[in-house]
Amino acid sequence: MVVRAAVAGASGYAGGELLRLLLAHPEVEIGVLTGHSNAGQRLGTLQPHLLPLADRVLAPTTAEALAGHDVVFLALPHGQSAAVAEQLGGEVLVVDMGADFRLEDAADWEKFYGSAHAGTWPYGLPELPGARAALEGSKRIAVPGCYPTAVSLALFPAYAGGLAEPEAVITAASGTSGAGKALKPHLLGSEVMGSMSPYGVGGGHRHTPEMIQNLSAVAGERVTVSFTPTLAPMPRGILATCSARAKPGTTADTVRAAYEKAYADEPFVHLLPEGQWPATASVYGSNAVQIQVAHDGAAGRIIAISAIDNLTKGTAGGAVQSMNIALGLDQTTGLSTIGVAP
Ligand SMILES: NC(=O)C1=CN([C@@H]2O[C@H](COP(=O)(O)OP(=O)(O)OC[C@H]3O[C@@H](n4cnc5c(N)ncnc54)[C@H](OP(=O)(O)O)[C@@H]3O)[C@@H](O)[C@H]2O)C=CC1
Ligand SMILES: CC(=O)N[C@@H](CCC(=O)OP(=O)(O)O)C(=O)O
Repeated sequence: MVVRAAVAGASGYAGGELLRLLLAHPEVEIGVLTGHSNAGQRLGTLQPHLLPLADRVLAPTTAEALAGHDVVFLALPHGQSAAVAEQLGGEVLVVDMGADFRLEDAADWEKFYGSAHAGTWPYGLPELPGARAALEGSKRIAVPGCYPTAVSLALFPAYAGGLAEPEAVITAASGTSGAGKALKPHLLGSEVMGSMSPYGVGGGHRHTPEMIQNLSAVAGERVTVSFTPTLAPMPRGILATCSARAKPGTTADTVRAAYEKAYADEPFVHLLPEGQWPATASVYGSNAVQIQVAHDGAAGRIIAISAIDNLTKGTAGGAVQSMNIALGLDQTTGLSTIGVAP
């Protein structure tokens, strides 16, 4: 199979990571690459690590430029995907790495993103119950946000196993690439290096409704989520520490069994041996997810911790995995679970 893929937003962090993965994908031929303010530039000046594509010149992001491909990836800021996607034909597989089509509830979208809701596409987190079947053969995919990926994978087995009360408390630390490439004063090296700081505290982060959507669907009841993100002085990685009150009768053994059942056949999710804890360094540049879970009997809580690379499993790797499923390829094609150390 030769899959011709175009990438809109090739100058950004998510687009760059996607191209790194697509270069190693045996079935993909890389077609048109587009940018916005950088249209007309050589990719080599913007993504110098992508040597084989250095002489490619970015086209402007228009439906005309993106036409004629089997797959179009949209790695654009929130709210920019819908207008492009609606001009692409129904026969083209469109994979949106932005947020435009992730949420089912239009009111949630309007509250957190402040614009009209564009719609809902099959959700690109294949490990969630029911998600893989919806992706098979689909021509539209909404790639999850990076925090919801880490949090949903850490917690859904506790809800699938009926072990957790419908209230989750989450803190997650993210590397700075999660905020994209555009210049932001709070992301200057001198502000970030040697410091950790929270943001979006008190229910204000736009990924909160996405986490609620995912966990509530598994739990079969509305799960409340108190989410506190923090910025960590590292380029990549998310470490999510998630906890929920345990239902009566829950034990360390029932918790372990629920997680072993959920992840027995998932090639990207490593439920670590007991006593070993997830670390962002272990999944750097890989599509792997590390998970560990504990039952804190004294506090009556389940604690689940996950580590992902926000740019790989948290966006570009998740996009390729879901594309593979949609096209009928093995989900692991072109993706690695091998990290970079030290
Ligand atoms: N970074 C991450 O960890 C994750 C990112 N994502 C999502 O991926 C998408 C891209 O994010 P990221 O790569 O981090 O962001 P960047 O800021 O690094 O890149 C944004 C890209 O979009 C282009 N762009 C900017 N403004 C417009 C516009 N008005 N119309 C069309 N294109 C535009 C830019 O082009 P140019 O540079 O030429 O102006 C650039 O290619 C976002 O929706 C983000 O939510 C999802 C999960 C994780
Ligand atoms: C560190 C940092 O700023 N992270 C980003 C999350 C990026 C991401 O995955 O989200 P979207 O795809 O929804 O943009 C943030 O908190 O806004």
